[in-house]
Amino acid sequence: MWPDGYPHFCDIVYTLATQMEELNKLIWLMIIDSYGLGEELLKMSYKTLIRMVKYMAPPSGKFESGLFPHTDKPISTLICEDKISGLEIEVKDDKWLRLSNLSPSSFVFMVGDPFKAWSNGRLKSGMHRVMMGGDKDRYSIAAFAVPNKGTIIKTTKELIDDQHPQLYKDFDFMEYFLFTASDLAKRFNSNQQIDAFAALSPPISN
Ligand SMILES: O=C(O)CCC(=O)C(=O)O
Ligand SMILES: [Fe+2]
Repeated sequence: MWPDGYPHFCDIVYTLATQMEELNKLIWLMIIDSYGLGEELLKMSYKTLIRMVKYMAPPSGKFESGLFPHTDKPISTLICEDKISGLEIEVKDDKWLRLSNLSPSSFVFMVGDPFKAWSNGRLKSGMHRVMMGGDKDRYSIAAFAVPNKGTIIKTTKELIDDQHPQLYKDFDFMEYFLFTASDLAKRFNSNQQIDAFAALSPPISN
């Protein structure tokens, strides 16, 4: 396991990754349960990818972008940060809420675009970004739930009814993932890409 020759570090990262995967799964179950649905509805094979990022402090007195505004493309993401805040969530058009003073044991759960489609648009995949101010570097660890090749994202039938017509067609996760990296997708804001790729027009009532 990377990095070779640092077994203690590897053990810690492996334990953290496993626990973040467990926590992510637990949150999925809580969401499914809150809709009165059974856990089999979100059974899929996926991998948890861990990304550790160091965001450099900006030049003195500057407030700079560390990560551009986006919605996440995996099913969901769990983020933890090390004391220095910077993560911001868009609460309204161009109004950003900074998540500050998170306790060291806090995790932020982000709904990704495919989860939004799975929930027939009831869960929102929020725009978020990282803005850096102050004189300290920021470290964060993100755990992304990425479905395995061949996974088809289907809207849950139980979440489709007369008041909630089906918004998205079934789609192959990997095709969507590749689409988001294409030139065509760059014409859209990150939060519009799922609609550009998979929205049914008009929505289909059951
Ligand atoms: O580092 C963070 O706090 C956010 C990371 C993030 O949003 C991402 O990698 O998609
Ligand atoms: Fe993100």
